[in-house]
Amino acid sequence: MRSSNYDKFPFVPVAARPDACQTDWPAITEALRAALPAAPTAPDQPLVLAVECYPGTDLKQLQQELVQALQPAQCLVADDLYRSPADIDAMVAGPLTDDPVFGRLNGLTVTDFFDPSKLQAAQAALASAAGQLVVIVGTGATLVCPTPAIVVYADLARWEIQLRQRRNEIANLGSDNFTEKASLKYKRAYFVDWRAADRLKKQVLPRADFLLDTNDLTLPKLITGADLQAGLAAAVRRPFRVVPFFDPGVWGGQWLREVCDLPDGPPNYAWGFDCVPEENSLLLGFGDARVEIPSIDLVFAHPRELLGEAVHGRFGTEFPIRFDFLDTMGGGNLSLQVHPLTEYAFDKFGLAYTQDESYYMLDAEPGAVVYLGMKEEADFPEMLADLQRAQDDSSAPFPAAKYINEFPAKKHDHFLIPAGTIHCSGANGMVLEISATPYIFTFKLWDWDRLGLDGRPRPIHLTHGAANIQPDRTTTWVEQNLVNHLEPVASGSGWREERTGLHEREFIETRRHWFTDVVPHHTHGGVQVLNLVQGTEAIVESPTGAFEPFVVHYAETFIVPAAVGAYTIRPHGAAVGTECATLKAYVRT
Ligand SMILES: O=P(O)(O)OC[C@H]1O[C@](O)(CO)[C@@H](O)[C@@H]1O
Repeated sequence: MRSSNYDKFPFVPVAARPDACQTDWPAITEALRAALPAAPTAPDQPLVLAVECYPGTDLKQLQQELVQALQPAQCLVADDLYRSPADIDAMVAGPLTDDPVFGRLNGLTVTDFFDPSKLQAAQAALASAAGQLVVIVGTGATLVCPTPAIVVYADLARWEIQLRQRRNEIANLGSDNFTEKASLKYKRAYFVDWRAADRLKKQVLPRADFLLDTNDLTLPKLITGADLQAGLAAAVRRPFRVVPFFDPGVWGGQWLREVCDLPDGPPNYAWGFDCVPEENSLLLGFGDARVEIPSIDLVFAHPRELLGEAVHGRFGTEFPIRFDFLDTMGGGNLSLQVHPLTEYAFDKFGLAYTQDESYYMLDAEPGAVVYLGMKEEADFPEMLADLQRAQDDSSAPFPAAKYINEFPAKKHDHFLIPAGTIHCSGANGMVLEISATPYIFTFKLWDWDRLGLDGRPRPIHLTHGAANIQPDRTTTWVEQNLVNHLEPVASGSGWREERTGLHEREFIETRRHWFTDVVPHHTHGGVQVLNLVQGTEAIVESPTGAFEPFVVHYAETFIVPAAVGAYTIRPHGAAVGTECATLKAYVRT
């Protein structure tokens, strides 16, 4: 049994006044009252406090606290000025499509949710409150009044939103679909709500006077916009970690529970997401208080310093590298699957780049395998017919062994999975996935004749799959190109560096360093993501003292912003005298 030193709540310390963070409603509303000017700038205008809310924020609670404490002449809720749920359902139907998992990325904005006549009427009514305090809350509050006296941005982490969706506490933006299946609410948020809200956030967050964190409804937190900016500026100049989250699944295992010290409740943990900045959070530390913001805020605020010029130029404000865990230790096989080719991902889903992947084996039990590519002699049309038959006839399970290679998987093996390659991790493996960021574009081909956690079969996408599987990726090609494609690169005193991937069709380069002493690293102007894949503890340092030494533990993923430049890593604590290893990923430019 391994004892855990995995930090589940990493944070970026921010140098600020000890009382920078207000941590209850009375203190929060008092800080807002104190910040309000005595009168509006123009005498014929109201004094507006706008709370721009990320979708999923508890508006009732917010409204109640603000009204009770500030006693405004009016309190408007932006969502009341939206078009009807039926109109909005019709508006999003095109981009959402009928598919249970995939939609199409689109250009909808929060403005599109408003009913123009309701909005106009509300804005006219605002004029009648000249000289008085008006509070506006909701997604689009700053569209109702574009020039408020005070702007508060109430942000919310995507994981918290997903949990609220699962508990039927929230509906999608402008919808009343509280009880719809959680997977459908997630899909709608992914393709519509979050995209629209992020477009508005990019405009509003930089000018927000305050940031309100209501991820924990019992412990709201408020910091000033200036302190938020100080926190973001601190994060982008040093190595940091985002806050991991973990989720059970039908094939999930027990390794994450032990190594990451996760609670007993769920039967297993399948996924651990510890570097998907689109969905993870960043904790900013103000004294003892921790303010949780979506880590994508850092990408939006500092794309050039974080990503570097070339990566920002190519990917815009997206963080293109994803690290996550897939735990099947004591669990089952993932679905046999394939991801879309680049052109298919663009044409069907509007993706700018596709879901290229790789599996780095953090651990494996004897007998573990990775399914990868087709067998030399396999007949493609016959395989598709068998996949279809397996769906139609439960007495004809798909004979995977007839068509698909099974490669033994050992600790530290690296399997490369360019889109179009049929694959899945088998049972009893612990995968660190090092991949391009998209991660919901999985065409399941065969789910081993089992039901999902909700007791229903998980959606299968054979037509999409058939259009993307590359049948020429057979045994020899896969062995030569995708399995442990290792190459020594460099070495020094107490360390050596190897290239482990990814395949040339994938834009990510991965390097593994084995070390017992100090390893010199450099970002060379591009963001880097690393994981300590061997050793209990290592320390990341700046040769010039530009950032505070940063300790990482086994299996922790950390991000080194492009702006960091030179840094070193060496064994630390109990790992001194032992051989450690990091796996580093960056975008080839
Ligand atoms: O579809 P399954 O069987 O849950 O597989 C695991 C999933 O995790 C991913 O690897 C993303 O992390 C997807 O590609 C895949 O859908």
